[in-house]
Amino acid sequence: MSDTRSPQVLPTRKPTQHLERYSEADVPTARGVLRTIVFRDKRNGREHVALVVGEPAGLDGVPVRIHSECLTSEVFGSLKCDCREQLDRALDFVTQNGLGVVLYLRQEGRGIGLGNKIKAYALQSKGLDTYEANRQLGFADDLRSYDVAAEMLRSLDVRSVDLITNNPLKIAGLVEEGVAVRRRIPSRTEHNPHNVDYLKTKRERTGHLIELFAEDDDTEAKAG
Ligand SMILES: Nc1nc2c(ncn2[C@@H]2O[C@H](COP(=O)(O)OP(=O)(O)OP(=O)(O)O)[C@@H](O)[C@H]2O)c(=O)[nH]1
Ligand SMILES: [Zn+2]
Repeated sequence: MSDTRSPQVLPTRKPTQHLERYSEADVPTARGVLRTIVFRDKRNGREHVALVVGEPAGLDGVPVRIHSECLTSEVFGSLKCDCREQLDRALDFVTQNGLGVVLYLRQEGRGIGLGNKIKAYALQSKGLDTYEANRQLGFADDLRSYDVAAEMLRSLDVRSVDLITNNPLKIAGLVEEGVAVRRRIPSRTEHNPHNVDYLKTKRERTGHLIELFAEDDDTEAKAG
């Protein structure tokens, strides 16, 4: 099942105010109605989305997925990563649970943007891994920040989260922004011949908590 963690509530930064809560409506989907709230970043016009199920305001331990945009897998069906499946599983989880939030952040390609991600893919086809390719293009491993996610959770009045993720750096980044993370819910997906190296690289380079093979611990339930 899920890891249990003590709540981590040690904000080290002053809360930011980059977002305008711009619009919201109920959107019907095959999984049920998603309350869809759009936040605009006043610095750059980027529109981030909160998909809300149930009434998370004032609650502790709200299941939350903070998902970074991945056009190639989510729209075009690319098999090079597992982002689409992670998004699907998270939406399954919150809708079946009747309570939860999926934050969809416009941080394509870990923040380098679509065009640069495709440049990185071209380098990967010559043998570089995802992080080496980023560095060859002059980028750090991961340009994402979690101040926006923290602001959205504050706006929704979520008191603490059960975060659906495999990425320990994401938990640390959120805690740094003042979000109370009560525990982690693993985000498990299937691997395929196209994404297995990408998943292994995440596990080796940034400590993603991913069980890939039969010899790995297989007792955790899928987050979906
Ligand atoms: N720069 C770069 N970004 C990639 C690549 N493959 C996928 N991405 C992006 O990576 C982001 C997803 O981040 P991941 O590191 O896979 O996962 P995570 O969000 O940190 O961790 P989880 O919460 O466990 O999913 C998406 O924005 C993808 O577009 C790649 O080869 N290069
Ligand atoms: Zn992806």
